[in-house]
Amino acid sequence: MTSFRPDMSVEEAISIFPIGVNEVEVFNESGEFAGYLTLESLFGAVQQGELTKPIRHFILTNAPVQSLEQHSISYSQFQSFFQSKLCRIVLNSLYDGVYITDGSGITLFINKAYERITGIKEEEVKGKHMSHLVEQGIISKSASLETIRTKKPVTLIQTIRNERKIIVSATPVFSSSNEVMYVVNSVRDITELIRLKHELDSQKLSYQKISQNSLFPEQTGFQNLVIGPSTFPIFQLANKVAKTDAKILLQGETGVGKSLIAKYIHSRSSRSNKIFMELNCGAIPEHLVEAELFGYEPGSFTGALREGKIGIFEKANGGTLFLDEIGDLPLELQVKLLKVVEENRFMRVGSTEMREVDVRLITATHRDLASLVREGAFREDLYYRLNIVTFDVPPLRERKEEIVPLLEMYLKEFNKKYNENKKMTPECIEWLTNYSWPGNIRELANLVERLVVTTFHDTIDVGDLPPFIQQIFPASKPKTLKEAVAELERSLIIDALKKHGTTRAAAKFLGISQSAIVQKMKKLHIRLEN
Ligand SMILES: Nc1ncnc2c1ncn2[C@@H]1O[C@H](COP(=O)(O)OP(=O)(O)OP(=O)(O)O)[C@@H](O)[C@H]1O
Repeated sequence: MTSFRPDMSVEEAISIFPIGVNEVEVFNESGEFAGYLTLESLFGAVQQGELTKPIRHFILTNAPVQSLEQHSISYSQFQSFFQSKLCRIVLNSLYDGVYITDGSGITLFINKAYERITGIKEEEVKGKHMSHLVEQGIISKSASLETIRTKKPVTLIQTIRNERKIIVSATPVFSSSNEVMYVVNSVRDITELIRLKHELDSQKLSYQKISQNSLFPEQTGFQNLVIGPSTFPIFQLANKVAKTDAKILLQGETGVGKSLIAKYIHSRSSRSNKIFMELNCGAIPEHLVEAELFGYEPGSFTGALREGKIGIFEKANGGTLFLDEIGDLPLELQVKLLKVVEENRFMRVGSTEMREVDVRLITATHRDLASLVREGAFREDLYYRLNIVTFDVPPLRERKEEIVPLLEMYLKEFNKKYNENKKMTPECIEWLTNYSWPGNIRELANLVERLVVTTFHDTIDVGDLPPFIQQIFPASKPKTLKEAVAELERSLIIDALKKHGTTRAAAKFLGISQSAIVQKMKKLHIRLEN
């Protein structure tokens, strides 16, 4: 018989868990008894996405108790209950699959969730004996037959048509004469969670490989970067052109990392010990852009400082100047910029004296400069001068492989900042991977910070995501009755605590005792200090 060791992974344990038993004994290396591993706790581990964690985290030291209820409800009473409309409505509203057989193993009913999870239709199995379904290869083994044989509840892992893996828990319903009248199987899907976990693991792996690359040695100060397969070539080229003074144009949506790439180029250039200056041409009023860029002489226009002002070109002398939103630069200033680009010379506003500067220019835009040129809104000569090297930085929705590492990186950062220990469920991560992130990495960082600060429990789940994300994935996860009730309880308790301040006052408002509210808060992970 296979032995279970505490350091074995959850996934390994699932694959060798014997049929027909609810729990196994776990022994450590020296042969000492370490505890019991139940299918229920294994399933809990799978739900938390902990497939690679050692089973020692999930073993119980005391033997699990199984209680079997016996009752005096007759066969015909059950028969009419199972055939009733009410029974169908209730069972079809559950998120978990339900499969009911009679005491001989003949299929009586399957609910909609079972059809969804397994792809098996009711007409395929209704009236058929479980052994027939096993013979036909529809299911790998039958929990119902095991239960009928042993007269005990059975939990096992079943394969459907050699593909999907599900966990089936079969519970016998006894007659007053202790015969098995029915078997009620509850069914949960694990293939999806296993697939998700593997996907996350492989994404993490490729990210680690890339981030350990020599392009990012510790001393660059860029160790908190996520570089996926589609941005790796960008950083590789940035690293190469950093050594030259070639003009660089960065194109991409807001929040994709243009400013960060500009800083990276500066940090890898011979100017790295000189200044890096940044100006967003779209963020300052048009009539002030010239003065900001080139400075002005004393009293050169109304509202100007008496002593005059140094422009950003002069401030950046010797270093790198990053001009963001260059597409917003007024046409008349484009001529002046062209002069600096071509001759490294310019005049302050109100001056006739030419000043020389030595600046490495990097520009960026979220607009399509080529089409601005065609429309006559951007000078063609300047356009060709600025984009000796062009980087098209893709939006986050086109670099999906970076989303998981970014989520992890920001979770770590904000957990540290706010002294928290939050993690995300695999399902939550999957939703966020499929979200389109119009605000790109800036939006992602902002959302993670908000979730870390505002959630009350350590595990962030899809229910914690903002409504605009939840609306995109409306039907992806119907709730079980238990989950819906817990969610409602949670929000009622939080509202009452917010309104009334203390557990005593909130309990009074909700019409329950103080100890009941404290117990519920514990169960629902609600903390008063939050
Ligand atoms: N590869 C990356 N890894 C980790 N964080 C990143 C990465 N790229 C960008 N960020 C972070 O995302 C945020 C937005 O980046 P950045 O300001 O460079 O974008 P941008 O394209 O210049 O935006 P905008 O056009 O609005 O100025 C910053 O907090 C930055 O640190």
